[in-house]
Amino acid sequence: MHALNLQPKTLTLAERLADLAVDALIDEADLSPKPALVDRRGNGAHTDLHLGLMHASALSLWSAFKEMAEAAIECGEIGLPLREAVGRIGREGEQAMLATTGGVNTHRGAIWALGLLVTAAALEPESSAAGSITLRAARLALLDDRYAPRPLSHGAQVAQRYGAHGAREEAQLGFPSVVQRALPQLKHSRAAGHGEQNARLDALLAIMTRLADTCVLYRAGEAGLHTMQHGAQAVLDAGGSASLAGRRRLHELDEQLIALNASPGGAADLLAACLFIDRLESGAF
Ligand SMILES: CC(C)(COP(=O)(O)OP(=O)(O)OC[C@H]1O[C@@H](n2cnc3c(N)ncnc32)[C@H](O)[C@@H]1O)[C@@H](O)C(=O)NCCC(=O)NCCS
Ligand SMILES: Nc1ncnc2c1ncn2[C@@H]1O[C@H](COP(=O)(O)OP(=O)(O)OP(=O)(O)O)[C@@H](O)[C@H]1O
Repeated sequence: MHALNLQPKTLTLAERLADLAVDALIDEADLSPKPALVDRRGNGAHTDLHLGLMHASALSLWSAFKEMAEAAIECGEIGLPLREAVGRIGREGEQAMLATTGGVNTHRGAIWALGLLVTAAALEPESSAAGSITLRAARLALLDDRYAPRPLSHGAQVAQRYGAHGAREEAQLGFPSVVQRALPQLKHSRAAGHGEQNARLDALLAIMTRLADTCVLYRAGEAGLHTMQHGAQAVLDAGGSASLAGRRRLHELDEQLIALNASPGGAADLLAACLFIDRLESGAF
């Protein structure tokens, strides 16, 4: 008779997907040096965020991701019942996040993106190619949740002012930033022997080159967005995060974005989405 049962617990599919989503969020937060974002070095352009808060927030979302996967398994198909179940669970997850962080928005965009992807993965676990998962996630995102509140969010204000497409449209289009930019860049930089952390930084930069990040637009307008997109492209053109010239450009971009108070939070969420899909695709799950 043992006081401790050290037998590994057999996890359910929903629990494994929730583990994977939380891992992706923690890996995103820890990745350093990210321009103007919270990372191991500091708080970037944020006064109300820090790494410990990002970790606590990520862990607080585990139950919401598990419940989304369970809802997918129970519903078994894409339709309004699943969309509305996932919307309700996402809003509850957001409350759990806010209770953990004392009201600070650490992961709103990530709940949306990873929530849809966890749901999509649970619907058909054998069909884990990036294109298939993101297509199912897009079909869910296109359904209208009758119970979703329509607040004048930062994203909504920026959409009115600049006509920018934000988190909702990115999902409805099947996460083009992830499928067309981040995942190919991640694989390219890995194949070039740049090392895992540099490959992930390059994937983040690839997202930043094109994204209409509504966090940046809200905080720093079109000038901030232009600085983000061109600066990210300059790092990649200089050889990426693994090269000395690329590192210099990355450091400049970090300083420029912090001076503009322009934090690419949407790009960070999409990097987490990329890491989640990459693990699913690699079969490490
Ligand atoms: C769709 C969401 C993200 C709201 O978007 P909106 O742009 O109106 O809000 P907000 O300004 O709060 O931005 C949300 C976050 O998205 C991220 N983001 C910003 N720009 C982008 C972009 N171009 N692409 C992807 N993500 C982005 C940022 O992290 C930002 O903080 C979401 O919060 C929502 O509607 N939730 C309702 C509950 C629900 O249905 N949940 C489903 C769970 S799967
Ligand atoms: N490592 C990270 N550092 C900072 N933000 C991140 C990081 N990872 C993800 N994010 C995303 O960035 C968003 C936070 O950005 P921001 O602080 O601009 O949001 P806000 O509360 O809407 O705006 P503000 O702080 O300007 O009032 C979150 O929704 C989160 O999903």
